[in-house]
Amino acid sequence: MTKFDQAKAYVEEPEIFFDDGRETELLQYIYNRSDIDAIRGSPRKVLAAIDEYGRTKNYLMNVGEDKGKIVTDLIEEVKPETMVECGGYVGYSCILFGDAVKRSGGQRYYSLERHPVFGAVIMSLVDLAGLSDVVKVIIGTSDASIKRLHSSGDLKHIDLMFLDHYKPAYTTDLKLCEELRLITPGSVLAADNVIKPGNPPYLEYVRSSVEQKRTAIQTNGPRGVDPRFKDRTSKQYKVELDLSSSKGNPDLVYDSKLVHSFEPTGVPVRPQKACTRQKCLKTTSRFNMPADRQGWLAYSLKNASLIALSLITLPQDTFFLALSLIANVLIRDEATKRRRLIRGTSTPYFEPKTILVTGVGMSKGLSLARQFYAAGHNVIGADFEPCGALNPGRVSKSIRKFYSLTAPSAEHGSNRYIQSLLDIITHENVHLWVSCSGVASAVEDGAAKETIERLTTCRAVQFDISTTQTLHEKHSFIEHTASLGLNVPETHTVTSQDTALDILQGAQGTKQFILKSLTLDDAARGNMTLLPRPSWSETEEHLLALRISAQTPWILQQYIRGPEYCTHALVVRGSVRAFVACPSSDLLMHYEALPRESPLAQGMLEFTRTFAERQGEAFTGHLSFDFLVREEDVREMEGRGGAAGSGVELWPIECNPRAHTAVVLFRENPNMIAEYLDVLDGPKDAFTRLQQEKAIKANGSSFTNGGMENPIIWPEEPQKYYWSGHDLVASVLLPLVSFLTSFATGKGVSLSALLSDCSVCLQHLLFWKDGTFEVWDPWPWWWLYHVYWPLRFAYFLLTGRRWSRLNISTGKVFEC
Ligand SMILES: C[S@@+](CC[C@H](N)C(=O)[O-])C[C@H]1O[C@@H](n2cnc3c(N)ncnc32)[C@H](O)[C@@H]1O
Repeated sequence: MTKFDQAKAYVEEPEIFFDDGRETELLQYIYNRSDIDAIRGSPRKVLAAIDEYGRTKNYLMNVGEDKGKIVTDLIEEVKPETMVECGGYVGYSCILFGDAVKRSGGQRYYSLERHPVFGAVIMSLVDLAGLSDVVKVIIGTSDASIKRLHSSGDLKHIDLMFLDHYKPAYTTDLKLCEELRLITPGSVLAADNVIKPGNPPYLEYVRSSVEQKRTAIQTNGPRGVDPRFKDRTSKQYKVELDLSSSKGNPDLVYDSKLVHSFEPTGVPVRPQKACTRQKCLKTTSRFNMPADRQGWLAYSLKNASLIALSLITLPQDTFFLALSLIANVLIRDEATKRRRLIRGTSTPYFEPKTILVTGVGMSKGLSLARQFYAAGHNVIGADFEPCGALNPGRVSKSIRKFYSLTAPSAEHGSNRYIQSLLDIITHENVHLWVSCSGVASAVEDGAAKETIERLTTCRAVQFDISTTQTLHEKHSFIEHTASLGLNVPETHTVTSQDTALDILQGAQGTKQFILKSLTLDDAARGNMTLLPRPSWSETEEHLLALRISAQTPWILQQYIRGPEYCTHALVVRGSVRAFVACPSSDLLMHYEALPRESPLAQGMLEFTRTFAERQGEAFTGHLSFDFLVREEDVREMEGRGGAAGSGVELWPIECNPRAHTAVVLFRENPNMIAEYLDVLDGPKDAFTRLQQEKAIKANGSSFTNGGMENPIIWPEEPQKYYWSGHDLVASVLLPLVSFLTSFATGKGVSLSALLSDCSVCLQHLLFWKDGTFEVWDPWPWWWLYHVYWPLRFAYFLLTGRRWSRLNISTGKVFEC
């Protein structure tokens, strides 16, 4: 390294060294210079003027001439078409590098700057330097700006990226760019100030192997601000920024070089302030390693075989579709008869309402839409269509008009989503919004309810935002339930390994616990490791791998050994109007209602009623719980022949403040719709009122709700439900593949296991009901398997994105 020319040194870095007015003073300084006209249009002269201010007036945290040379050399070498810098400050690096990019034939230099005043200073100086044609200054946090530029299509690839902003964001922004495929093999990174204690997490990341990065993702490795920044850089900018939590692309490999240089103050080389440059060499999943190639091939095969399965089953499914359509012409089904009867009979009690059902692509939303249709109402359907996969709700006979919704996202927030709901409601004169959406809009639906009820006369079957938020989060739900005086398993939110160890040591020998991630990481969800482990060192090792921190908190919950049950309830003004309980099944793809008189079902209803009543009058929405029951309690109950005894101890572990797929069990119950309409305070449907009166007489288990005799609606003679596509894959295709490969590998299912799986599938086919199929409305079922899912698999096949599980009934894909 050559010697530093002291004549070029900036004044010394003071205690407070930015955001104290010096940035706008710099502008005054430059524009008040007598030689301002000679400076115009010359990047070199603008830089000289900035340097002169730094040498004679105030220190500026610019990259400076020496470190700047490293990057301009790199620009000459790489010749980037598009370069991005994170952290522009007053525009020094932006003018220096923007000019170099322009000279080397590049098209665009993006300078991302969080501070609006600094951003304005950069724009002014870039304009003065005559670089506005190449340089674009984007004001906002770097991650939000990157996402915006990417989604608008302005930024498609980054050839060279200069990181010189909020230190914790170096890694998170890099991961974001990897995930958005802006950084690919060939991209080059230059990062300022990275050696210990500069930016160890960044260095660790770019130097990690593919395996290390994959393991970190699997074990839900650190996201957000690395704890090592806690007391330093995160406070430097006087704000703690929310950072992107992208997983990155673990398959990318970097070649990393350290380059030492000088600060603009001339301070001799401080190793901790060195720059690094990284070249993204390759992506292992596509081009290099055979093992990864196999992985990629396996994923492609998985998607391709599911598309093939859809094609193979197309003729027979189309045959069933055609049969159903012919049957509809020849025989009038119950639902259509009921609708005609209701709409054709002039009665003072019946007035068709316009009902908006969101989530109609899911079996639960579709099932409710069909019930409202059969009860004579006009149904508007709406749902998301991820990656353009056309929604099965579009083709349901029950839906008068379908709307595609904009999903809430970190990028756009929830405003567009809420606005689209409002637009539908006002345009269609909707009376009642039945929110049936999934977890992707759980909390946003609470916000939408408040806005809709404030601005329109439409009422919503949806809890408000704070209730939704409290019930949606596992830890706040448990705290809230305990505060209502109801039974809960011991639960702690833990933000460090030590806290978790203390709790485990305190409970030693009396209880076991499991850890649940508080972030929605699908990879970590299924981990049911019981804690403490047989030895403390194993326990410590397990906790260490999870990297528990304030940014990645976990909940430590008492483990209850025994079967799990789920419930679905409709609650109107704090009173339970419809209720069903069923055993939980794997991936919740099989539903069978518990008999209403069973002590378990009655216990869960009692719990739900007490919970709902204690929320008060404003509590209207769908409410579902997951309960655990101890094995010994179930055995004791069975010993009593299922008869009600002293009550069953129920352990609620989760609450979903939204409709549950178990709502399909009400498919044969027209009574339930009247309970929904009660939300409107209007006259009830005469037909269903009559049904209800009959039910009051017939039903021994009516409850008093709010002083009124009101029966709770249970599924009438409920069928058992399954999803044919799921069974075909899970009970036939996968066991068959496993059986066939067992000849080659020696591992896999036996012939008897294969036959037993197939016979279960056959039983379902013959005696159970498909969750989507309805003879009078067969299109959504056909569409689900032959349009919606093939489109989704094609998307995964073409983009190379990976998924680990999917839920046929909700259309949800768990990406990994
Ligand atoms: C060291 S200065 C950049 C100096 C500049 N690269 C130069 O050499 O002329 C860091 C800048 O990053 C900005 N910054 C901090 N966090 C940011 C973020 N998350 N997104 C964008 N800019 C950020 C700060 O406001 C500050 O202006």
